[in-house]
Amino acid sequence: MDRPQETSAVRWAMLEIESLRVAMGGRVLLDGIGFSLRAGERVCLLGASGSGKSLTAAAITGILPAGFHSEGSVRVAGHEVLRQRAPQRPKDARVALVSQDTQSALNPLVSIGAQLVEPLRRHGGLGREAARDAALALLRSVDLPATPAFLETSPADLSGGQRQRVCIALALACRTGLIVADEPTTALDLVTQAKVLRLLGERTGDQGPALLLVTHDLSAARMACERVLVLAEGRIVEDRPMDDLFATPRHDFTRELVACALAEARPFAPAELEAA
Ligand SMILES: Nc1ncnc2c1ncn2[C@@H]1O[C@H](COP(=O)(O)OP(=O)(O)OP(=O)(O)O)[C@@H](O)[C@H]1O
Repeated sequence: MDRPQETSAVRWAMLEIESLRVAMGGRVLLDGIGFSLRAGERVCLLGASGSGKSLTAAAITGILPAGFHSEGSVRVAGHEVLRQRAPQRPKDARVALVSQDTQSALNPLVSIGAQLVEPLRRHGGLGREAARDAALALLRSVDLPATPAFLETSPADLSGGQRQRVCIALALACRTGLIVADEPTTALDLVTQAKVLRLLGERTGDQGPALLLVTHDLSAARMACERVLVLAEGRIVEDRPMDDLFATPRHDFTRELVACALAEARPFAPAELEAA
């Protein structure tokens, strides 16, 4: 998407959240959430199970389930979207979602090619042949075979890691300025996780869409993001550059996470990554 001209001092905000509060049946689940993402920034939303990560992601992507009461402000590319469902949002305020459940995200009855071509035609305005060429280019960009035979493949014939790469390609095909990835690698083995996270980091950022990576795994976050928001009991308790967070974690939860991440740290050998 086109970005307004940026000055060197101030970069345009892709996502701005202020005083976000979400409640269900009188129970406040998110309170006073506020943060913003610059165009092309890669940020991780980190928190323990039940801290409110998925609800925050749902408020941003426009899929909060019925029955939740929301207040505050969520602006995407300058548009207020908090109470707008995903399909009703203005074109440049759409947010692509990559989720953990690739089986549900992809239709098993429709070939990979047809699923990629559809958003390229709808959101990119491409004709049939141009969309097919763009689909092949997207497959190449996520390290999948860019061949006519692969376009005809069914999602059921792919591994979990390959399906997640297709889902990343689909998110890129929607040409949004922001991708929210909610625990995108939880279902994958450790080596495939590392490859998919690096890919997600490489395909977003300065030359692509901004990324909000939702995870409970600090080691995973470090592979794709340069800034971390820590969520605890429905509130943001830290908002720091990744390296600062590792050097001086402030919140108790963050200190525990950093200790675990450093204890587990084991660089993947290139041969392991190639083999996955
Ligand atoms: N449909 C729902 N009805 C009632 N409460 C809900 C619902 N969905 C989430 N909650 C509550 O909201 C809080 C935050 O849930 P959320 O799913 O955002 O947490 P999370 O950080 O994503 O956790 P996890 O990592 O386990 O997915 C939790 O206390 C949860 O029980």
